[in-house]
Amino acid sequence: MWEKARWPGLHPREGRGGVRRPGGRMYTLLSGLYKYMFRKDEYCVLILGLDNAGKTTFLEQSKTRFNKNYKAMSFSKITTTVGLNIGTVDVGQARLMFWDLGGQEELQSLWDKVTMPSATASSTSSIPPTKRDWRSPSEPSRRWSRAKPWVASPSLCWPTSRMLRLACPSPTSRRRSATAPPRSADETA
Ligand SMILES: Nc1nc2c(ncn2[C@@H]2O[C@H](COP(=O)(O)OP(=O)(O)OP(=O)(O)O)[C@@H](O)[C@H]2O)c(=O)[nH]1
Ligand SMILES: [Mg+2]
Repeated sequence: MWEKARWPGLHPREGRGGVRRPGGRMYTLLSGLYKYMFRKDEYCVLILGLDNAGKTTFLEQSKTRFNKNYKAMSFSKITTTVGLNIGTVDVGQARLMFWDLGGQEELQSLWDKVTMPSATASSTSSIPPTKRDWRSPSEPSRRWSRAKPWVASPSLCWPTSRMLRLACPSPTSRRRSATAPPRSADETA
């Protein structure tokens, strides 16, 4: 009896009681096609850097520039990040999910504990800590190296102008820190 009810070529176990449901197949086909046409590739981007480096400002600028309906917030209202900020930016066919971690020294211990949903890509805007702090260069760089596996490609580094200045201070624009160790003979030469 059921032989008549089922569609030709369909295995008896397929569908409920061997009866094919053409609507279900069509739905699967169409939804697959829709996803294929309109799905965006998603990337997670981790922004790491010392405090006041400009990470949150960079995130806000990106959101303002690429998200059409995003209401830009005044940059003067951006305060130091406690914990992390998450922001999504759509660029063409890609969806970037930024994770902006607070860079204060107390928060740097969280850097290596962050687990992103999928580590397809990551970005850093960190400067070499040795340039920033003469007294304790080792600890931030150790934390940084623990977070290094996130980095998929060095081409994803976006240093801001402020970071570049901190990383490469010109002798005239930045005075030498009073706490810095005395200059060696090599440096003064
Ligand atoms: N001149 C200049 N100032 C910047 C730039 N980016 C950020 N700033 C300023 O630097 C200060 C710190 O910026 P934030 O974006 O809060 O820095 P952050 O890296 O998120 O700091 P934490 O949240 O503490 O880790 C703010 O006063 C910004 O206006 C830049 O490219 N140029
Ligand atoms: Mg911040």
